[in-house]
Amino acid sequence: MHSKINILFIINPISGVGKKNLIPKAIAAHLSKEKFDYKIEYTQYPSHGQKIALENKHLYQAIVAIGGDGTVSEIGASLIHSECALGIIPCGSGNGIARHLAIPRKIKKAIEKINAFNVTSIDTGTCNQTPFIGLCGFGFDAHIAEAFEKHTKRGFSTYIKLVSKAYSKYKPHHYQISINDQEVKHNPLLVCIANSSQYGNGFTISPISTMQDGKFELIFIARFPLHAIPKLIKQFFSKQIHHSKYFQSITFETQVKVNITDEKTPSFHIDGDHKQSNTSSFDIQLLPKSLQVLV
Ligand SMILES: Nc1ncnc2c1ncn2[C@@H]1O[C@H](COP(=O)(O)OP(=O)(O)OP(=O)(O)O)[C@@H](O)[C@H]1O
Repeated sequence: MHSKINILFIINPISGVGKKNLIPKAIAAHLSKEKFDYKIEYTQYPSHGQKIALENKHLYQAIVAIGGDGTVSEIGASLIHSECALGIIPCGSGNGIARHLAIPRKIKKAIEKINAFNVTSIDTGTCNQTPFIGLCGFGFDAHIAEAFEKHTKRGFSTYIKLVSKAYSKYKPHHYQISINDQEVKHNPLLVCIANSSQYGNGFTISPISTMQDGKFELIFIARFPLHAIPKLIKQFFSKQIHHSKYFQSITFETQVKVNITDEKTPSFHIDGDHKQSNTSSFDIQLLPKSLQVLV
């Protein structure tokens, strides 16, 4: 007789806007009892998911993040270079990583994907040793991540409000960016390092990125006039932003150095979660096929 697969579910109770109290029932109803033994834990504070995953990864064949990109990122970070696979039940505000991986947003369907237990490996990256799964970035997107963190209400509408309020006041930073010591560009509105394609809700910053190609895209979005916004929004949501004159991308397989020259302690974001840095230089590394995921 085959032994059962041990699986741990970690629920972030504050992610997104949907209620999480129905999730344990949905797991009990739809997860295959023949195939799995499972346990459910809840995060109690930011980065708790990372700690729970680190302590438990040797005991489980998969750990499922139930939340948004922040939750996926924290739990995924602990599973890099381990045998334990990362699963996702998307319950966040944007769910960029889950959407990129085509994980269904209906809880029952997402659990059925887990039942199938298809494991594949994806690339991940680090920014000054902090792992990221989908995107990391500097400039306007990090600024929005910071505003989102301080805001009391989550959800997609909050992102829209914050972006419209912040754009005209935002002053782009000066950057020195190099790939293998070759300088490439300075002072765009934002600099994004893309393993996956989107921030969430279909807002696609890097249409050509896939998480299994051993490559990252370094994306620059230039500052644009207000009249360009309707067309840009259309291009972001229709995965056509790479045709915009405000878009530039460079594909790289090795390492990128980003220096922010006008701020001593700039902020950045890791999978949409704002981080404050104690240095103005950043080293981005690619970790090919470093994370097992259930897709
Ligand atoms: N119990 C908790 N109390 C407060 N914060 C928590 C708790 N558990 C986890 N967190 C933090 O909540 C943050 C937000 O979670 P997450 O990113 O999953 O949701 P979201 O921001 O609504 O969705 P998305 O990232 O997809 O837009 C995470 O960065 C995590 O560190």
